[in-house]
Amino acid sequence: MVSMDKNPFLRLVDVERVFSEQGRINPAIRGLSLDVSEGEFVSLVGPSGCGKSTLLRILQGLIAPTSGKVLYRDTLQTGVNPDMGMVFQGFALYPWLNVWENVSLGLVARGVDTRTIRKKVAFYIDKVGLEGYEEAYPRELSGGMKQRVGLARALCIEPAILLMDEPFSNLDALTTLTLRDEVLMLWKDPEMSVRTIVMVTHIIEEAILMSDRVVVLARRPTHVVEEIPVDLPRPRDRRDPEFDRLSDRIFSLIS
Ligand SMILES: Nc1ncnc2c1ncn2[C@@H]1O[C@H](COP(=O)(O)OP(=O)(O)OP(=O)(O)O)[C@@H](O)[C@H]1O
Repeated sequence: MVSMDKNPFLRLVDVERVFSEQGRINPAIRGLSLDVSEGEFVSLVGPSGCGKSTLLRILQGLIAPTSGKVLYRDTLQTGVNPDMGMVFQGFALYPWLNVWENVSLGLVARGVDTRTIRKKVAFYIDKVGLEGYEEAYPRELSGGMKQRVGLARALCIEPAILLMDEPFSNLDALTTLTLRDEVLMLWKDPEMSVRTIVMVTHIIEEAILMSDRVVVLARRPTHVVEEIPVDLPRPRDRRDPEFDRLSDRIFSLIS
């Protein structure tokens, strides 16, 4: 079932995206419609290679849909949405820049003045617990610290929406647990601009632990198979019987 709000915050309408590969036309996404409300944490799960990352790129405006449309605050999105920050699976840090410089990148690109950059970079480095590491280079950091840099860089531009593409899948189990909690804390932190999060994950447990709604995507060409609200109280308990019920349901839809 696909729910449609009257005044959606973020809306995809009948989105199709086709790629041409070795002279062949291959649809990656077809007939995908989805609403995201302001303040929501939505997870996208689906089979490997179904088009989850492509969907995030379409949401951000990095690539255009072949047909269909993306609406943000009731306005047709035609280019990159400046209200969105992205966190990547592989961190996407520049190895020749230190932590401070990596975090400041988005602000520099937007032509923000040096004083404001200094203030904001210090604030967000502090928020993600990287104070003292400003001069360190990515090669000197653990995976968890690299992803903290990725988070600070995304938050620094003060977006309304945070997009995360498998943000924890390159991290060890303990770091993943810590960072998941920290992302949830940042989401609820009144000092943060981000109110809405859309996360791609292939870990069903992660989707249920973190989100308000899990959107299950079909195999390529992908579309929404089902939207599953997660009404469990927070912080979520993996041992809650409802957790297993949701997990089984999502698993059966994907496999
Ligand atoms: N720039 C491109 N050119 C051609 N094909 C592409 C391009 N980007 C993505 N595709 C194809 O579109 C499909 C969806 O890719 P995408 O990376 O969005 O899937 P995914 O669900 O994020 O994958 P994974 O689960 O492996 O992370 C794949 O078959 C991929 O080969």
